[in-house]
Amino acid sequence: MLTGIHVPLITPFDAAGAVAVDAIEKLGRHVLDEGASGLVALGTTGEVAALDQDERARVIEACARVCAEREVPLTVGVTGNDTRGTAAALRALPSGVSAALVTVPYFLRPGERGVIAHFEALAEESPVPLVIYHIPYRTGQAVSAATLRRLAAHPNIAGVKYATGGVDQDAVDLLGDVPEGFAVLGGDDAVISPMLALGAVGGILASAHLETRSFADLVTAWHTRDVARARDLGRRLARLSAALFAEPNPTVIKGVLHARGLIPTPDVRLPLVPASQEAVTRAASIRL
Ligand SMILES: O=C(O)C1=N[C@H](C(=O)O)C[C@H](O)C1
Repeated sequence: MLTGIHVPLITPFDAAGAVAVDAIEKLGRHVLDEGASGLVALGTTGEVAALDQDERARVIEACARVCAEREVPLTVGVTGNDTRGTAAALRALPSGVSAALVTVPYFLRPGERGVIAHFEALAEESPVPLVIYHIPYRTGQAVSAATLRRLAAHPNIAGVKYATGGVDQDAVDLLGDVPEGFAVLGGDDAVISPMLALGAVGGILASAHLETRSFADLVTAWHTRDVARARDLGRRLARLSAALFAEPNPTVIKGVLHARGLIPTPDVRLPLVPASQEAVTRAASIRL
């Protein structure tokens, strides 16, 4: 089961605008050294929509090298809103991938019966377990706790990255009775602490590029019932996440990582534009 903090790596670009493969490996090793339990390649944070097929393959290869070296899981984002194309992308995943983070079909709004049919069909074909990426403010599609429980019954559906923008009634319902072996991972950085308090087993969090150790400690604190430490850390980390998400993700995170010498440029690809200096300075100044 995926547990702990998994970092959805940003994709660094060099001064010429190309994917900086060395920087991916350096950053991957850095967050794993700081306590992350695994990496996620090609998430929203990795600007997957702005990468061509060849670049996507090189990002996966770089992350796979680091994960193999450290013997930790690599999850790869697979986004699509048609079942046939998404199944083909899953079948094409290279070796070295432990799980696929698959977005609820976006824009089309197929309804919950369609969501069930989509994931059950993909689960039958996928060479790796699926983690459902539920993010309705991006996809436009609701998914209830009942639907997630039904999908959890499939042996090739391993969990959900739950990112509904808050701790809603379905989160409380799902976490009140989590199906055996089904990993509920928080996907909204600012509310990771309450999600862990309710029983989430970890998170896929862009904010954890920074203060990775503290995010990992937050998981441990909730899981070992060290409530005083968990609350305190949770409050501080929520403040950091709010600053990192003050402008579209991952622009601020890239600005701070660049300011700390961890990536060669803070550049993002259009339609994202670089974060304002003010947002970067503010986020970089937050000390836990
Ligand atoms: O790429 C991801 O995975 C994440 N993306 C979210 C987003 O950009 O909305 C944020 C989350 O921290 C992880």
